[in-house]
Amino acid sequence: MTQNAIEIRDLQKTYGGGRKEPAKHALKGIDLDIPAGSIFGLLGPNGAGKSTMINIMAGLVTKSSGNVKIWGFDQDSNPRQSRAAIGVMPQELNLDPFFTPRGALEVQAGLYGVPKSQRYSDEILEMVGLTDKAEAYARTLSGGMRRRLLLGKALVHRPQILVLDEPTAGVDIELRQMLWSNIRKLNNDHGTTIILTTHYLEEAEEMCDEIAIINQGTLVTRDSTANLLGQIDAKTMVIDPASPPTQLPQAQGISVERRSDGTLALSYHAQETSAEQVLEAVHAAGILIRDVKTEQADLEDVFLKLTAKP
Ligand SMILES: Nc1ncnc2c1ncn2[C@@H]1O[C@H](COP(=O)(O)OP(=O)(O)OP(=O)(O)O)[C@@H](O)[C@H]1O
Repeated sequence: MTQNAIEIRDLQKTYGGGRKEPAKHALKGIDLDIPAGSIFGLLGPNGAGKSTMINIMAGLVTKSSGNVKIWGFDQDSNPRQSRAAIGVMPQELNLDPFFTPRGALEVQAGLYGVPKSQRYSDEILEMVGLTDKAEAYARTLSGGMRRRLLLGKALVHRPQILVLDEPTAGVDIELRQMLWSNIRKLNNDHGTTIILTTHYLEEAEEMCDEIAIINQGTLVTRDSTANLLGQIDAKTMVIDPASPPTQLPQAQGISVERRSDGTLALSYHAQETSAEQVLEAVHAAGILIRDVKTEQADLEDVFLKLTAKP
């Protein structure tokens, strides 16, 4: 097994531009390693270049320059092996309406040159919960079922790397949970490296070991989810006072907000102010504390900080 599932060096992409449209420099020299066996999140605002990047990895878009290795295979010198190592679940529900789920999986396996004896369509159907729809026409499937079939199609050649472009955009909670448990299982049981783009920061926070944030075609940061969250030292302590306070706590470095539920939210920076100092300010204001909790920064704060326009 290679150490990195993906190795990208100085990756650039410029879309041609037509007579009316100017050329678009969508990727401006990206360097990125994605460790084998990880669940890796690719985040960024709309138009950041996420789809361009994963489509290049998948061999669906041609890069302008740079170097991409998939599972140790250079895309230029080993196009066949690098393509065989990766499976993609696209964003659009582009299914042939006249194929049944089983038919679609078989055709896809054929396209990847998987011999009949090595196909495992029944197992895939079972995994994505489509066994009882195996013979139904794709046009009769619900949106959720189509999405699950797309996941199944990405798996026919048993890729070491699975790429998911916005896998849970617009799906209901039940389907989202099913997709996530499928994805976790692939990662746990088969060691499949998972790369996903998502707009749901909560989802990235929960699922991803590591995260890269790209903005305007440039890599802004790449770190473990825990380290990224640690970067933000803004903290909030929420005090539930035993009785309505007559005066508010006052101290340097602490800002206080009265919330509609009667609690007081005290915001501070952990590097400058300690929790002890915040509590002292509360006591100094004569407030008796009935309950206290702290609120941590979430990925959204990190994301906004890193992609904020200068
Ligand atoms: N085929 C294309 N021709 C011209 N420009 C394109 C093409 N595809 C993408 N772009 C442009 O390249 C930039 C990056 O687009 P891309 O789709 O990779 O972003 P994204 O981060 O995936 O965004 P989203 O979250 O909206 O899908 C955008 O400015 C987009 O308009």
